[in-house]
Amino acid sequence: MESPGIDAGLMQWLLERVRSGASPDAVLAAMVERGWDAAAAAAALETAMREHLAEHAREHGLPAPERVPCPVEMNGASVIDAGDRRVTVLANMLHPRVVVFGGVLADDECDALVAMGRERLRPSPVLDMETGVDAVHASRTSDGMFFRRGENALCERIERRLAALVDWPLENGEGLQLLRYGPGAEYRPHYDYFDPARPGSAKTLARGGQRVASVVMYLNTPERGGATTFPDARFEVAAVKGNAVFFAYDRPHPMTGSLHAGAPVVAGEKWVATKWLRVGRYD
Ligand SMILES: O=C(O)CCC(=O)C(=O)O
Ligand SMILES: [Fe+2]
Repeated sequence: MESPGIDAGLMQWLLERVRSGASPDAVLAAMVERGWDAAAAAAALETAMREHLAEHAREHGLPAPERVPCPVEMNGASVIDAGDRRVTVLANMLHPRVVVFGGVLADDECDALVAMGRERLRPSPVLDMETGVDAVHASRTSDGMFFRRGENALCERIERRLAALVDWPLENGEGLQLLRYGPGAEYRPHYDYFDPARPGSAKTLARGGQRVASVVMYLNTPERGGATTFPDARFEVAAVKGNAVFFAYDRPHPMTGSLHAGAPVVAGEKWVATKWLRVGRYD
């Protein structure tokens, strides 16, 4: 793959440096020293990195990585301006890619989402990736419903806020999903991406492409249990009203470590709103 302005010689030079483990900053500095404009150097390096990753994926029989939202850098800001609200960063992990946010929603916004959706709840289905049919399954014992994107002023406000928070186009988001877990209910370990090799995924993939990230917002604080768990990382996020967990997966593969679950609610109930982000426009 070549981009305008990057010839084969330069690509090779960049790839050699990337493969030898030089830091992006060091490569950029070397390019600027050779007379490159900083922005053009960064663009060329990004192209080289992309080619390097695609080649690695081909060699290992893996799906090629997609761009994913990157809400915060490591050791970056502790507070993010999400447009109409300042959100705190409580934890930030690179692998699996997980960010825990504090105060994404106000208490009254959580209560309003629950009030608006509760009459429309139905047993949550699981997509059968062989047949493409949604069906109720023992692995998922919550009740749920979907708001259409922009269905009402509150959904629209939250969608706008999330788009600003994770820096991802609003149009690439699915509508908010509301879930209620009663005592003992859970969502067993699963991936949120669609398996491209299975025939039942084709229909949903045709609309917006692959999912690349999820944001699970906690609408109440369960009495006990109901954490969101990441078994590969032996990590869990406690469900606290108004907080949210973001996680990203750059390809539909377990190597992302994005296996996660809604652990059983031990006492009380648990309400969440989930936002899934697609790689492309979800219309
Ligand atoms: O309830 C949770 O903590 C996780 C929800 C989830 O995994 C999902 O909605 O896909
Ligand atoms: Fe999930």
